[in-house]
Amino acid sequence: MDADVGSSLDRIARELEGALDALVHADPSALDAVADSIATASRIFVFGAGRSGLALRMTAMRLMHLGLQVHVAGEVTTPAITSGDLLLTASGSGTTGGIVRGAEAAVAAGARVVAITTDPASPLAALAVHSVIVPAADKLDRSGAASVQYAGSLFEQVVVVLGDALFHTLWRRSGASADELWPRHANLE
Ligand SMILES: O=C([C@H](O)CO)[C@H](O)[C@H](O)COP(=O)(O)O
Repeated sequence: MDADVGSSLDRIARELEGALDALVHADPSALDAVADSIATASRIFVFGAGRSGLALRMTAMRLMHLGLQVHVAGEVTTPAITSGDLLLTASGSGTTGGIVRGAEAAVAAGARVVAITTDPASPLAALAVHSVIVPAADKLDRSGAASVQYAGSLFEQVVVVLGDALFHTLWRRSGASADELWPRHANLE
């Protein structure tokens, strides 16, 4: 099954479409609340481990293109989070130690936390003002019920696309043209 790349691509595309469709129809206002939280935060910090963190780094770049102040937790230039800031986290399991501790530290500092996770009952979701619950497998789910892909792949794909949807919404709201955003793109690459 799925032993050729075309079949695998088809499978992944169908899983992703199903997960995004479910996400949109589950609670659209919750997604807009996340966009509003990003728009109104003093600064946005993103924090995720492994592939979840890589997915959030893509979103961080786009939010920077919008002109927002964005930091990636763990980078040497990342300052302290404080009141008025937003910590945008992604953790399929919602239990990854460093991310949960980071969210606890953010809350203690007076910042707000958004959690993208598969588990509404997770410790990460409990710390968040807004949780986006992704209908996907977490990395230890071997049942194949939510996804046949390896580990948390479907979750991580959704994080990338959701990040692009948040960016797209905020960009359209801003009224800025692509040409106005483009000068912020890295010129040291
Ligand atoms: O890198 C990861 C792994 O390859 C799962 O597919 C995870 O993103 C990483 O281990 C963090 O896990 P979660 O916090 O549960 O997303």
